[in-house]
Amino acid sequence: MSRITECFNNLKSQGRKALIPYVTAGDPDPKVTLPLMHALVESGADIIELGIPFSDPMADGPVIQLACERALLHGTRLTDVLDIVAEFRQTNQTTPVVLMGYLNPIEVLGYSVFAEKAKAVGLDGVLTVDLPPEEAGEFNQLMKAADIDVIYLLSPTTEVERVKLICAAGSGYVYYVSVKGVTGSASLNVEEVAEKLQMIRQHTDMPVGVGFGIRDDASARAVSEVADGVIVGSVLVNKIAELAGDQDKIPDAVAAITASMRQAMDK
Ligand SMILES: O=P(O)(O)OC[C@@H](O)[C@@H](O)c1c[nH]c2ccccc12
Repeated sequence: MSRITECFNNLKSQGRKALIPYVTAGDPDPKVTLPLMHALVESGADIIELGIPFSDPMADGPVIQLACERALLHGTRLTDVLDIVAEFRQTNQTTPVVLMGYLNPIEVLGYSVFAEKAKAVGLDGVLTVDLPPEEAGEFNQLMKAADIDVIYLLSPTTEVERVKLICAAGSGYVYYVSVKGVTGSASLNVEEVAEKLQMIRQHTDMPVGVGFGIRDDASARAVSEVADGVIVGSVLVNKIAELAGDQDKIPDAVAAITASMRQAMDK
């Protein structure tokens, strides 16, 4: 069983939901990412989504665009991100790590080299925003052979037929994008999300994570009541930006936000 599936199963047996923070690897400096990942786990994160910095992140709003720019300024590349995962695994063998990003850097490295390295460092999942399942045959096969889950996005506009296709192609969990638009969007409507999740659950037994627009304890809690996982990105990345000139403070300050969300979700 994959580390991701095991994580969701464990949570389910405790009646709890997954808290899944997103941070961009290498933001604002590669040295910060590892301590930040550990601090997130200590604060109650169940899975870590680690962004691969990319020059043209078209699904991202300004907050994560700037995070990519900061990370790229230090030359953080996909192989560096994989090295960070390897380092994380030296002391943490239980928390799943999902790489999150765009296909280009993976294509440049080569699918099979990526699959091999990803397995070697102990990566658990990968989500590529711009690889639709229709075109993911070879990629999926290589990831499957490497025991790495391929996570797909569903959005408010995804039609039932595509929901079926996407759920059949993915593994680990599916990521429901709560609002139309880019990351860091305005607040989400939990009732609409709940309705959509009901439809999605008719087509899959996989856990469903919800992201986009979760920005405080109240929204984290509300989403945790209807979803299996709560994905939080821009509010954390915003805090990283604020403290870019005082990097030692980043892990604790970001973990304080997730700790508070965790408490709200577990109440
Ligand atoms: O930033 P938000 O609104 O909290 O949403 C999470 C999101 O940032 C994270 O999952 C993510 C970062 N980059 C992405 C690109 C596409 C989809 C999702 C993402």
